[in-house]
Amino acid sequence: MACRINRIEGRLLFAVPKKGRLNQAALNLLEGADIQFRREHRLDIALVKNLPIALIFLPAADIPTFVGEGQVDLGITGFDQVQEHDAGVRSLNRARRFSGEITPEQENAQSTKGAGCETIMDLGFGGCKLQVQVPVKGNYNTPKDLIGKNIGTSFVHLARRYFANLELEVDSAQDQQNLDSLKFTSKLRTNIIELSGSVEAACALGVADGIVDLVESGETMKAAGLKPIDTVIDTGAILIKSKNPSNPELVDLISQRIRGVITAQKYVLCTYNIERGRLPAATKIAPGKRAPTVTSLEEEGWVAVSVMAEKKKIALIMDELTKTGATDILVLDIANTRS
Ligand SMILES: Nc1ncnc2c1ncn2[C@@H]1O[C@H](COP(=O)(O)OP(=O)(O)OP(=O)(O)O)[C@@H](O)[C@H]1O
Ligand SMILES: O=P(O)(O)OC[C@H]1O[C@H](OP(=O)(O)OP(=O)(O)O)[C@H](O)[C@@H]1O
Repeated sequence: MACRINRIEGRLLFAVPKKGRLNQAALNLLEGADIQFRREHRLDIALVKNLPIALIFLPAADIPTFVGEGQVDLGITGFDQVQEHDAGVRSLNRARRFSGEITPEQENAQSTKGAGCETIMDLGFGGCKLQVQVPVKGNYNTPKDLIGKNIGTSFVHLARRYFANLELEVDSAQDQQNLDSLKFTSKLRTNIIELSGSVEAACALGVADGIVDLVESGETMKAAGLKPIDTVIDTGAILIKSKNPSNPELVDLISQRIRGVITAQKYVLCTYNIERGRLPAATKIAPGKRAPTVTSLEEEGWVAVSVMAEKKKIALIMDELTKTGATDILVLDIANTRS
């Protein structure tokens, strides 16, 4: 890259989705991790005030490229984007090998270098599925019905790999060489059409017979008169790092902070009072992350308990604790945690 921005003032470079579905949740995570910055209007680089980090605001789809090639140290993006990028790198290198441009060894080395992101953790947001969709009112009911047809998608490499496997299954060819050549050359019978957004419109407009696109609530799919017939991958937002980050200690520190924020979002602190004899039953209901904290009350035979519990299960836990004789049950949000 002409501009080696990853050396700017010796800062760790951290890529954040600049727009779209992952943007706000990623910013909330940075705030929770006390990563303080001010982004100038229309500027895609922001220096962090309290840590030697520079944030780079990029489209989610480009983040695996920057991190994979080691230009950026850390990134937040979708698992789908990392998979699409990796499939693209492998496809390019496989095609170069088929054309005799590079040797199998060079292909291996190039693919490892380009697809070089490591996943640090799931971030607990941006959950959705990459699905094969077809018109509700139409003749296609299974993915195999789409072989040889036009498929609209922003995920061309994953779609190509998916239909290559399908074609091979249908042709019942067992030959691995044939599979490789299908996946990475133009021998695919199914026509993959690259679209950069509003993919759901492609069928209605006659551009595609089916699409491969993301589905969360299903509202967009339903509104476009489409139905899912298969899932290519399940995805969610992830934190990724390059293979050789410029400052591994800082990567660890940021990872710990982010993990703490995610845990805090996922758990609540539940406290209650209970007779000591009933404690084993109550502990079974809410065992805590490691173990409950139990302290004696001034009242003979009673104890106070505090325990971390999963937020999504808390109503049920409170019902069950009440049944075992727990009283004065309180549930408190956790601002932050560190293991
Ligand atoms: N409906 C959704 N629900 C949850 N996560 C989603 C959804 N759509 C996309 N994502 C996640 O967000 C990532 C970025 O998708 P998005 O469509 O927001 O990107 P964008 O093209 O950068 O933004 P925009 O669509 O605003 O141009 C996807 O790769 C996926 O991981
Ligand atoms: O199942 P739903 O909850 O309806 O979400 C699915 C939609 O969300 C994403 O698009 P987005 O709205 O981000 O815009 P885009 O089509 O421009 O990518 C995705 O590409 C779908 O179109």
